Amino acid sequence: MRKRENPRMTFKERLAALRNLPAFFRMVWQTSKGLTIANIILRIAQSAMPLSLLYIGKLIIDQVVQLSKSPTNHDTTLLWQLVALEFGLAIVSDALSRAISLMDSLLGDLFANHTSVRIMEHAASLDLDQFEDSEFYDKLERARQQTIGRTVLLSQVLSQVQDLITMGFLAAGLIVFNPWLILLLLVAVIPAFLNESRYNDKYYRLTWGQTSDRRELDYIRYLGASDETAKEVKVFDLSGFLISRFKVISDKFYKDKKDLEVNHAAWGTFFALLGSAGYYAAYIIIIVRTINGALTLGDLTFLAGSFRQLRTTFQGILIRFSAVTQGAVYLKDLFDFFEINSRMIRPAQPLPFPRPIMEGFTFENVGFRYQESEKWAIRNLNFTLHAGEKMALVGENGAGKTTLVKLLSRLYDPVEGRILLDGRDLRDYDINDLRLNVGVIFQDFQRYQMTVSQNIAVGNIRHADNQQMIDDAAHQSLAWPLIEKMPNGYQQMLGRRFNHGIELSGGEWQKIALARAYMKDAQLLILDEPTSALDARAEYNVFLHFAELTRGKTAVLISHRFSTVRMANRILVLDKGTLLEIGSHDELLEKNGRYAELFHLQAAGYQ
Ligand SMILES: Nc1ncnc2c1ncn2[C@@H]1O[C@H](COP(=O)(O)OP(=O)(O)OP(=O)(O)O)[C@@H](O)[C@H]1O
Repeated sequence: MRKRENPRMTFKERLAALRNLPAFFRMVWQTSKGLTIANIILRIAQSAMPLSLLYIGKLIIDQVVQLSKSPTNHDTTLLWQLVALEFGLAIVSDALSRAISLMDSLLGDLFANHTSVRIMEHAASLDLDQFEDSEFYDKLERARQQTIGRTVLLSQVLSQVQDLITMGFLAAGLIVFNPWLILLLLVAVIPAFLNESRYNDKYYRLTWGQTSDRRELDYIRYLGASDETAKEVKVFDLSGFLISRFKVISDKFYKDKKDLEVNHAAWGTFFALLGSAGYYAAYIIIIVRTINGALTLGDLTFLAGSFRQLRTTFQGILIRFSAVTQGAVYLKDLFDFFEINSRMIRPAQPLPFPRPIMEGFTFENVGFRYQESEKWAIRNLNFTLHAGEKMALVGENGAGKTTLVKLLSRLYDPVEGRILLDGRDLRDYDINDLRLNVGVIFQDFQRYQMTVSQNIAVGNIRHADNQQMIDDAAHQSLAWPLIEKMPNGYQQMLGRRFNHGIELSGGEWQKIALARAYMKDAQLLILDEPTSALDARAEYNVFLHFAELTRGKTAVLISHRFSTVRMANRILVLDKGTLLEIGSHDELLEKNGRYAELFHLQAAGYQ
């Protein structure tokens, strides 16, 4: 595994992270234009409320003082009008707050869904080997994890804009009366802001450094409580082992976070005290000036109220600033993930897949090494898989058989040499067309917790609604007799995860998976250990039907069972990634090499 450094975020880098916000808002805008506009309008309206309420409050108090001072003037009309106005504004302000929360929540949910879909779409466009890289997984994980964080960021940024406008209004009011108070405010609030900034940095570094462990924690949680793993966890009595591993990691998380939280709380309290001291200093100045007659009682309440509100708003803005830059930094993880692109060569003018294949596939000195692996999985491979030929791949565990078929189906591209299809490099062909023409069933095929029908349709999901195709595929493979007996036939839910699902045996699953191979009219059929879980009779049936089912098609079979291997016209024997022997069953027996040795070894086991 590659070493990764925890990133340290300087203040400048935090500011730089704000550059991610425009792209973020483009994504928000794409999510829902209507909700975004409504949200902004409501927030602008709301930002004028605090100053308006405070000012009307001041006018009311001044009126009350005036009325109480002059016993002759009993005209209270203006006073009640002001009270009614304040009441009206208070109601509007409440309604606006609620509407804003509603907009935030709706927009946030839509945005989270929209982003999740984009992450899934992007992940689907990437290469298989990228999924096998742990660093890639960390990026994917960070991009995924932050879905909720981004929803929060959205309302934070919008609140920030709203508060900035509110602050502008309040500051304008305060400046008219006493500009020095503004200076006092800055002195009182800025240290708290710098403190928050420092701690946000620490939180980010902590979370960043924990990504890999967090994935392990999720994995252990899955192992410990999943229907797929429950059987082994029980028979091997793994729960204690898993729980103790879980505890080690989660306790470490807790401890690291606790230390940070405690420090954060202590410093936070200190700086909040500083803020309060600033407020009371301003309050005293206002009181003294009111006693001296420079300000009215209404001015006193207005100024004290404005100052208090300004301080809260300003503090909120500064603290949120850290959170917003924090969120913007996490956004970078998302955009970083979107920037990872498939490395597979896709020609500008791809060739259509030949129909029919005329010559076949030629391996020219093909070599392949997995990422971060020193060892060649395949090396110096030269052979031709002729059009219409049925070829079996034989070799000991790890000889490179599965790797070879992954190259053939372009899940990977060769690191050395090239694979030609009808004389042209496989990379020149349209990859989607290639996928349609190559049907592969891997030995570790997925057992989808879906209906029988969907489990077969995954072989060609574009035709998921084509019951005729699904039915034909089931009849061609060995799946039909099995489906016939199921209580809900094709609509039978498989697996135990969902309601009324039934579990199948390993061989029964394999029969369903085999049906996938017949879902598309593939010209090249690749079956990796197609009969490994089948009983002798079922295997014999596959054997009987194989020639018929693959008529006109090219086929590659991987098997350790010689009864299955014999279905092929030619057999390619691999040894440590290189070609050892190639020929028909009889030729290879006659040659008396590795194939003959393995064949006799297996045959002896039956005697
Ligand atoms: N995703 C991977 N990343 C790194 N190395 C891999 C990966 N898959 C396979 N290998 C390595 O490549 C070599 C060939 O593996 P491959 O799966 O092609 O063998 P195989 O002949 O299909 O084996 P088996 O009969 O056990 O299925 C092995 O040494 C294996 O360790």
